[in-house]
Amino acid sequence: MNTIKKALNESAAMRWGVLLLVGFVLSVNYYFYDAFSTLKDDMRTVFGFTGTDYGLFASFYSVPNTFLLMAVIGGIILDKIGIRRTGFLFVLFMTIGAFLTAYGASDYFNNGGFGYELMSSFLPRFSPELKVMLLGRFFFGLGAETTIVVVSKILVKWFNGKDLALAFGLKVAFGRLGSFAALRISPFISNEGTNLSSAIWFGAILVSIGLLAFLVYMLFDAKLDRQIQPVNNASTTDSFSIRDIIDLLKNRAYLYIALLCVTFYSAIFPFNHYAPDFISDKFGLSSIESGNLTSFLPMGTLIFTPIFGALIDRKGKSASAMIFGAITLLITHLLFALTYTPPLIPIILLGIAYALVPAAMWPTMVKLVDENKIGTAYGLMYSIQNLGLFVFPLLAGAILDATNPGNPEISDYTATILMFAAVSLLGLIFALLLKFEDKKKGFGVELPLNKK
Ligand SMILES: NCCCC[C@H](N)C(=O)NCC(=O)O
Repeated sequence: MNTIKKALNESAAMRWGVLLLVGFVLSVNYYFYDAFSTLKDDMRTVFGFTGTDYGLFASFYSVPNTFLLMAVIGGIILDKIGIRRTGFLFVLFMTIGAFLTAYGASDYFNNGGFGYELMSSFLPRFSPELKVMLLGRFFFGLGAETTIVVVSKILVKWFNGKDLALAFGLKVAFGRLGSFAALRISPFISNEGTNLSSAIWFGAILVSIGLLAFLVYMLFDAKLDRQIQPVNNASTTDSFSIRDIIDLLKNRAYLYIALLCVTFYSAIFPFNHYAPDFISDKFGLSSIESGNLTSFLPMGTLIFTPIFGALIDRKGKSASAMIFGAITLLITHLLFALTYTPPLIPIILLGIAYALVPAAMWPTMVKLVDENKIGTAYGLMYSIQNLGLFVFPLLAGAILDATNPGNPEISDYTATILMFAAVSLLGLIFALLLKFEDKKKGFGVELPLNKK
């Protein structure tokens, strides 16, 4: 009888089970990130938020990751102290942030509850509820980004060489499932703002269930470490040196992929914060109708990202996929800004771009960076990306206010969307540069991932 015990990550059932657990953590992360886009108008009526206030709220997610470099520090901490301790800490931050945000929007706080007086005593330009919600968004962003880095490292740990791109595709799909649920459930609970606070509390409770799911994952992670560490003495943790960051930034292929990442996602995530309101204003739909329409975007990517991921595992062509996705994104924004094409068509195009580029971009990292530096590499990339996620919602809100004086109910988004088209064009340039660099240096970005 064969007594040699297989490590947990050798079992396909265990790998997919783990993906399910950490995927749930991602779903709640994205739920809370996107839950506010369909509430923009409700926050305008209930709290009097302007476009700039809303943009500031959306941007605050990125403040810790950009200005305090928390995503890269989180990645370094991850490579140093490991998945379990880092993951627990940052999922906890995410949960605290979600609860703070919900507290700031609660009736209890706004009727003079704990902290209301303090929050009213400074910066009178910003309302007390906005200030607490900004604080919550700050902690949520601090936890959420590093949580995604942690999940990426978990997937590399369990799936490297075994359908890694498919696993990354499914990881993205879990995120999109959260966004889809947010776009559907959030406006439904809020009910035109009559239950705005409940809609936000609901998201916070989901995030806390994500913390429980991560605790369960930690049990499997500990068991796998006990099995593989005696064999794999090149342990997955390593000491950090600033040289790692310098080396990464000196690698042009890494730099182009990071610049594609910041431009590509800056033309999508900040756009998504405004998409339901934009579609509702341009095409005369209610917030529930435009939320439903926008939700086709995460729904489509939920299905297509894993399919594209599986293709990339087997056929490769990651750089070409990124170029094609960047072109599609540019066309989408031009259609949105300059035409009255039925919105479902640009949404489908956006879905193709939004599935293709992430399916190719994230797993490509294993071609450029060693596994023991992968947390730092993803973290640095997220910190760079968060600069865009900070700047562009703010810029979009400012352009919106400047082109629509008086905070009207119906806004003209043309200039705002053209700004997103310009950012997409930059993304296309970086995707092309990546392909040229790969051709020159032979990283093998175009090769299938399943061939080692
Ligand atoms: N928490 C939601 C925002 C996710 C941003 C994250 N840095 C990211 O880039 N995720 C990749 C993706 O395709 O969703």
